[in-house]
Amino acid sequence: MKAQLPVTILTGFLGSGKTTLLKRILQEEHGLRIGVILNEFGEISIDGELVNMPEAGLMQLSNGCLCCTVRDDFEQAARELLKRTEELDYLLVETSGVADPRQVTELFVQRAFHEDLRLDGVVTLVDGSEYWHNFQHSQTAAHQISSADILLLNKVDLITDAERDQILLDVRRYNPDAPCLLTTHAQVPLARILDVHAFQPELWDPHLEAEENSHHLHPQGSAPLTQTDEHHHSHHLEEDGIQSVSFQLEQPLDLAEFRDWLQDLPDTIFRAKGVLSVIDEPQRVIFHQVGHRQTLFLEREWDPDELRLSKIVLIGKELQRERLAASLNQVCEATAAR
Ligand SMILES: Nc1nc2c(ncn2[C@@H]2O[C@H](COP(=O)(O)OP(=O)(O)OP(=O)(O)O)[C@@H](O)[C@H]2O)c(=O)[nH]1
Repeated sequence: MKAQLPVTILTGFLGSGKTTLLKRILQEEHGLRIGVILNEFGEISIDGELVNMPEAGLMQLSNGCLCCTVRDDFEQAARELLKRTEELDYLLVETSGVADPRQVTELFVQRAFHEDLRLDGVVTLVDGSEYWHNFQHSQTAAHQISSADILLLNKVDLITDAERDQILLDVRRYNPDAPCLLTTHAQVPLARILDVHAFQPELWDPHLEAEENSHHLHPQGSAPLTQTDEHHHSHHLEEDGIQSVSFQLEQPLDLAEFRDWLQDLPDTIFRAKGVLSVIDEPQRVIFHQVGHRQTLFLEREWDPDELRLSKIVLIGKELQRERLAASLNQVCEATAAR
């Protein structure tokens, strides 16, 4: 009989460190041939560009959420990869930061390919620096924690010990049992998260889980969790009201102008990321913004035959595409006037 391919789901709210963990796993010397299904909420894939792995093992599902809007695409991608199970030892699924992992788990437990795939565990990254903020924005943040078989409280370098302890206490209200490891840049021994047989299908019951959650107290400043039901998966994006807008620009940008633009984005945008073509700079510039924290770094030189295109993805609430496009246009005009 053919052995089942183990699968680990990497989930966690927007910007919590999922791609950081994925890259670490792919770079480590473990000898495993790993296939990846990568789901991004924005219509342009940024993570796919950053992961830097052979196309053959990577399936990208952009512009939607794995647990609802691109659910069918996910099944198709999993089936495609299954045709090549002989070539793979492990499958990693990185969900979008707004996915409800219960719906993804269901795909493995109840769908036809559960004979071929074995869900090893759901690993949820929790962003220590944006913990309370994320709860304010999304009920899904709580579901991501309650669904975890293993929790990584990430970005502990950005919080005090007292803040960490408060978060740990709160996390336990949503998930009393899963081991919770403290990490910086998702540095965790892989033996703690891969092939650990953490998921227990016989204990899995999405309805029970929803009921338990409805009794939980809600954290500081957040809206109380509503009772979930069988239909919640198709509405969770609407409930949270999270949207994305993306831009692609051919004109190289002035980095200082762009940084100012990024810094001045409205508070309702809580995740921004992308690849930039910068004036007088032969290398690609990668930028991340989570909350108000910005990171920019040089990645690699543009290939001679590569189109030098800036790709910018913004995720948040009440996004005003026209206004954002107009302000970005001003960055382009300021660059041209230099
Ligand atoms: N200071 C600090 N930064 C971190 C840590 N982990 C990740 N980051 C940074 O946080 C930003 C977002 O990390 P990603 O790994 O892209 O997060 P993600 O969960 O994949 O993001 P989405 O796919 O957009 O939901 C990047 O700038 C990372 O370098 C950490 O432990 N400490």
